[in-house]
Amino acid sequence: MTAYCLETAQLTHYFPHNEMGLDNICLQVPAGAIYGFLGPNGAGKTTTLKLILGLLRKQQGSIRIFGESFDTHRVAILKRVGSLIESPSVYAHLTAAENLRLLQKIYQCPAARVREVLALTGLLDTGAKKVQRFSLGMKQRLSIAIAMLHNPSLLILDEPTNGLDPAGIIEMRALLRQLNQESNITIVISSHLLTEIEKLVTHVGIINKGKLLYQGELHTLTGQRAAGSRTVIDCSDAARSLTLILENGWTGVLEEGKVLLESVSREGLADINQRLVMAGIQVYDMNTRRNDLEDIFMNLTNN
Ligand SMILES: Nc1ncnc2c1ncn2[C@@H]1O[C@H](COP(=O)(O)OP(=O)(O)OP(=O)(O)O)[C@@H](O)[C@H]1O
Repeated sequence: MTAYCLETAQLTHYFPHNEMGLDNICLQVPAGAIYGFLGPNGAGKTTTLKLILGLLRKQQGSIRIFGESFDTHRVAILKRVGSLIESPSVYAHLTAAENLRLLQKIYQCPAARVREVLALTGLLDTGAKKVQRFSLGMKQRLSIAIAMLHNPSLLILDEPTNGLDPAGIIEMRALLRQLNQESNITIVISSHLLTEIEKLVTHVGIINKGKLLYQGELHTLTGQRAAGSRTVIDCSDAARSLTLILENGWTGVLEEGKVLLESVSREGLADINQRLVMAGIQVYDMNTRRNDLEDIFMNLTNN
C-alpha cells in the first residue's frame, strides 16, 4: 500500500455567489514525491492548497497529512509543513539573514537554522545586501528559505515560478529538486504551465473548473505521447515510398506530395528509412511530431 504524505477525500468548497467551486477533490501525494498540481488560472489550485493548510475552512471532505487527520492533529501537522501561498511579508530594508533571524525567534527554532536555510537556498553570499535590492528570483528563494526555517517534511508551494525569467525558473527547479533529493522533502507545487514543471515533478494532478481531471505518475501521462504521433516523410518519390510502406505492413497516406505516417515507433521509422534508401529513394527529411505533454494538458483542460 502506498504511504501518502498528503491525502484528501471528497474535498469540496463553494464560495458564496460563485457557481464554480471545488468538487470532490481527492488528492494523493506519495511520500517523497514532487507533485505538480496543474490547472489553468481560476481552476481552483490556490483554494485547494489553502484548504489543505487550514487557511480556508473546509465545507466537506477530509484531509490527512503524515497519516493523521488534519481536523484532530492540526497544530502538530502544521509544525511539519512549510508553505508559500502568497509572498510572505519581509522587511525590505533588512538583509535576508536579518529577516530570517526575526522569524527564527518567532518560530523558536535553533539560531543555527538561519545559516542552514541560507545555504540551502543559495543565499549565503547575499551578505549585507538588503532585500529591496534582491532580484525576483532571490526574493522567491528567500520565501523558500522562510518556508524551510522550521525544517518541514512537506513543502506546499503555490506557483513559486510566477514572474521568474527562464534562468530564475531553472534555478528554482534545481533548488526544489535538491530539497527533495537531499533533504527528503515531499513537495507539492502548483503551476498553470506544464512545461515549467514537467522536468521537475514525479507525479501530477490536473484540475480544471474545480474538478480533478487526472492524477498519477508523470510517466503514465508521458506514455500517451507516442500514441498519436505523426511523421511526415519528404523524399524523391512519395508514391513509390507509400507503396513500399504499405507492402511492409505499416499504414500511411499521401499528403501534399509527402508520406504521412501515424504512431510509428522510432525503430519502425529506422526500418522504413532503410527500406526506402535500399529501394533507391532519396529521403530528405523525416519529421515526427509527438503528442506533447502540453497538448495532452490542453485536451484535458479544454474538454
Ligand atoms: N475569496 C474568494 N471569494 C470568492 N471567490 C473566490 C475567492 N477566492 C477564489 N475565488 C474563486 O474560486 C475560483 C478558483 O480560484 P483559485 O484562486 O483557487 O484558482 P487558481 O487555480 O489558483 O487560479 P490562479 O492561477 O488564477 O490563482 C475562481 O473562480 C475564483 O474567482
